[in-house]
Amino acid sequence: AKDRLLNIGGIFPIGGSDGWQGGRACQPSAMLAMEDVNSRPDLLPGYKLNLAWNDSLCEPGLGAAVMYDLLYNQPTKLMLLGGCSTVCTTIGEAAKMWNLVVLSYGSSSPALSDRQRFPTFFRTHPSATVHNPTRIKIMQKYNWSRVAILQQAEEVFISTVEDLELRCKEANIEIVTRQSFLTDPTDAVRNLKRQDARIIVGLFYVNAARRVLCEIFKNKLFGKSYVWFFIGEGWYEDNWFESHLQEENLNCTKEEMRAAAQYHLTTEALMWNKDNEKTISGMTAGDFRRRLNQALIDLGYENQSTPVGYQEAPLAYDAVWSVALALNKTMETLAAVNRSIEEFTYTNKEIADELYKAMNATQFLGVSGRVAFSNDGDRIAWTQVEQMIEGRYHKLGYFDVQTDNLTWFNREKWIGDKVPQDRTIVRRQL
Ligand SMILES: CC1(C)CO[C@@H](CC(=O)O)CN1
Repeated sequence: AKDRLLNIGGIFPIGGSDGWQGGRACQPSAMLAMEDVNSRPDLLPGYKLNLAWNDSLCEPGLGAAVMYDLLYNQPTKLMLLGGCSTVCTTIGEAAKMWNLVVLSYGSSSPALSDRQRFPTFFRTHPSATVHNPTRIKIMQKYNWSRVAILQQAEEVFISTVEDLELRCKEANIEIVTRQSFLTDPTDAVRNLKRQDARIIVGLFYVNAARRVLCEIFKNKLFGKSYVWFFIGEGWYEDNWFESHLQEENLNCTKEEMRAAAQYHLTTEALMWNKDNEKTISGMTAGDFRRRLNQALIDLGYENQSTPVGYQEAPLAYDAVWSVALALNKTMETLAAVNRSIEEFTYTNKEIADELYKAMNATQFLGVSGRVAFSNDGDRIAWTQVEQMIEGRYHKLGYFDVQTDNLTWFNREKWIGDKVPQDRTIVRRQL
């Protein structure tokens, strides 16, 4: 019987409106995984996994308070689940004082890939830098070796661009200009035109993206001589480019926005595995989607509206499985030397090291795809490339950075069927 408890703590961003309230779908998703791992006789024999959690509102201060509350109250927690980047930056740094592994299902900030600051941090949510090898791969596919960057001045995009610049240098791709803006992209976009930028990587949140798109239209920085890389749908909602135009005082019409958006490319991390492949829980991603939808309806979400965090729900489900598998592995390792996981305390470095090693070695097929961590604790994930064609995104292909393999469907469209060039071609008169 599973009559003894193994306790973990959880911090979910649910309330409030700042940042990402992804706990709304991720907390119910984590509970589905708790149910599933606890119904497996072969996992954590004799023990039941128990999750004590609270709401961080995606605020680092409150997230820290929730963490202290979890750690200063019995029972001892073996690991912590975290959400937003801002909260994980705080708890990820503090966790080492308690020798605790922190596993995040919802943080994209590249800053978290720093083992000096976050020695025990892991995440099933890929870093925003996961897009960069894909962007380079596409540039090489079309022989673009002269590109530009336009970014919003936010920490997540600043550190993503630093990684992109490194990779461009390694790939001999010249960055002709890097423009950034706080909220108004007018000058930055005008500078791109002045520098004759043709292939531009754009990094900004969705409301800034609408302002950029309108400036692109006004500066005629679209059409047969330009290609824009935007961030994919995990960050932007459907038809993001045609909505909120009035309320955000955009002086471009829907038609103008759609014209400027025509044929832009997007990259995004895959968070849902292929629908029909059986995963470690026995479910396919399709089965998981149906169970999650039902769980959300039981919680009062009417069935067409999906709460924030729905896209990332597989990451939370797989995070709980990662914890269960790591604890299971640690119990086996400790049993071999006549130790027990129940001896774990916040000052017991020896058992903490076993927990870290077990998490570091975790590998399985989850509903979010293959789960494995890099030495920095980063999620290794596939990415997908899409193109906006007549107002709808079309899948162009997938990229697996581990095997450097680009699966391409040859569906891309260009004006006049001619791939835009990265510079003006001067034809010498012979
Ligand atoms: C793809 C996105 C929306 C990026 O931000 C993550 C939240 C965060 O990094 O704080 C959640 N997933």
